[in-house]
Amino acid sequence: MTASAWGSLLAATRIARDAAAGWLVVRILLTVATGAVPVAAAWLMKVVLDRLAGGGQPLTGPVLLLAAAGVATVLLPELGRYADAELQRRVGLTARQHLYAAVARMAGLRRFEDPAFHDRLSLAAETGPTGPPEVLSSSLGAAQGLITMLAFLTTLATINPWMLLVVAVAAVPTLRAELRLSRQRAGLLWEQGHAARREFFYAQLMTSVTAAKEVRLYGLGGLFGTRMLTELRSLHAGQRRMDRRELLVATLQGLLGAVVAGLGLVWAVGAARSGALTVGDVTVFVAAVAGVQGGMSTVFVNAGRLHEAMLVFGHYRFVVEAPPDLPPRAGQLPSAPPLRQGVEFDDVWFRYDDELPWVLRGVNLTIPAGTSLALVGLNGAGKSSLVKLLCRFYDPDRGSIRWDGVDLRDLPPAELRRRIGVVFQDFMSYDLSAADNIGVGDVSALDDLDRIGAAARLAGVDEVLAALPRGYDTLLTRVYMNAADRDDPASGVVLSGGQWQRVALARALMRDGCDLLVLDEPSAGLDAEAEHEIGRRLAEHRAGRTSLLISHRMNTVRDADQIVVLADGVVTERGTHDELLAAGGAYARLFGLQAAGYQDPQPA
Ligand SMILES: Nc1ncnc2c1ncn2[C@@H]1O[C@H](COP(=O)(O)OP(=O)(O)OP(=O)(O)O)[C@@H](O)[C@H]1O
Repeated sequence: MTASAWGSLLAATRIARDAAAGWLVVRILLTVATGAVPVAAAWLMKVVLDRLAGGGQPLTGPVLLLAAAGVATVLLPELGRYADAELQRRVGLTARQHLYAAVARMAGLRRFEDPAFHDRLSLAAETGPTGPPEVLSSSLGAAQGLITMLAFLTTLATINPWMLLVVAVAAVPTLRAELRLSRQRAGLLWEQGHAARREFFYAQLMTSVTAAKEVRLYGLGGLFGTRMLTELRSLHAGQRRMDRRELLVATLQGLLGAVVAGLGLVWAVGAARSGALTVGDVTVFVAAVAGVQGGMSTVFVNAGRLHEAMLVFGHYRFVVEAPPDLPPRAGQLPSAPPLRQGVEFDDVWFRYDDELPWVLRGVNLTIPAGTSLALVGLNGAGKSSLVKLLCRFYDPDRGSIRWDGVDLRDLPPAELRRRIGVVFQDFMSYDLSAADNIGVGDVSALDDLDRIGAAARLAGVDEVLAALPRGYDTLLTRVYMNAADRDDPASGVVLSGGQWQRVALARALMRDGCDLLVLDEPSAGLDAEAEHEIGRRLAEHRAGRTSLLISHRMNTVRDADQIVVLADGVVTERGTHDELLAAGGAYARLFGLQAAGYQDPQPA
């Protein structure tokens, strides 16, 4: 085994020790017993047969022991299976816990957006938690086979050392073939990872509610179906090749085993005839040859399983053992102070990857505490990226962002985020109740229906939610409906896009006391009336508070204390609505375009 394989085995054992030390010990004891009992049974059988043939010696003891060995042979594997299943469940639970704790510890977004890391993360999430228990289970399975094999080999050595040599020589090609097979199996698993995920992706697309509209409108079912089947066929072709190799190896292995066993039997019968072996010796010899072969095959099967489990576990370890993505700097403050002066972007440069173009190229911007700032700019100007930097999902490549003069890198991300309420442009619609969908904005107030109601009122969605069949307890999804409540309309509802937008706004407003409210396109899905009404309420709410508003709807930004235009990665204009109109720059042009769009064309 390589160093990394030992590392995986040690890591899996550590998880098992923490998760279920008692069951681990039970499983190890059962492994040893299950491996040793067939050998004990063979020797007892020899004793019984020899005493029967010889006569005179007491038989009761060996017969009773033989019967006990028979019972143990039946019971031990069953107990082993039970212990294994329990160990797998417990270790799997702890492994899952460690995996998701590690995912939650990733404070930034870079890892999630790095394709190589994300690939590993998806694999770890899909199959990773089964890695540690599987590593243990297959190692113990292999150990059990090894114990049986070694014990029978010793037996063979005592009866006929030459036979030991024959069995050992016959095992060499099998061992080599099995090792090769196991490497090929592991390689196939890795090679097919991408194809398997693409196949899963197409299959999901064709059954997803979200994609159903476009799939039908554009008639994509056939295209995606064909692509899915192509992926599946290529997966099958690889598996078929592997199965054929395995069949060939198993057949050759079986034939070789039969030849060795046959030769052994011929020799043993001859030796018994000549009086060199007793009848008992022949029995134990035949059992030993079969036992060595059986043990060897158990070792090989489990070694193959172990190889696959190690591969899966490798992805798991890669994620769980990854260093922090936003490591704390020396002298980091324990918490983020309340915002008294403001937030300052100082020559901030940022790009998503070294290979990608710069998104921000030296942004200088101040959001003074207690004021509202609106950020406008064309699509792709970098407005949402700026918000993500403000939440410290990424660190700037150059320059700094300061919270009351403290660099964000000197604040714990979770503490900083506690002080910020955000409606993201691509907000989440959770398959949860209406109350939960709003309450998750402040988990400590998840059960505070008064605060949830107040946030919903401010976001203009209270009436809609209160009128739902089960009010705020109504599920905002129909995905959980089962056969029993399929006819009950109260069990789940589907909201409109604009209603969801208001729910997301209410979620951010749950952080009523937060120091900074960020609204990224909060009115994108709202009708004109709602936009006006909610805009007015939000303006009142934001008065005297620190807020950042991003919007393409110029009428919603005009009342901000300061408006900033972002273009080509830098701030190109700043001022009040009137100042920017008077300046006649990009803002004035955008405002003019939108205003003109609402007016009838002048008759010629
Ligand atoms: N996760 C990402 N990875 C790589 N590039 C990204 C990512 N997110 C955004 N970009 C790129 O960064 C640039 C700025 O995007 P951003 O979303 O910040 O613009 P925006 O001003 O908010 O645009 P819009 O008005 O369309 O919402 C775009 O060119 C976009 O393609």
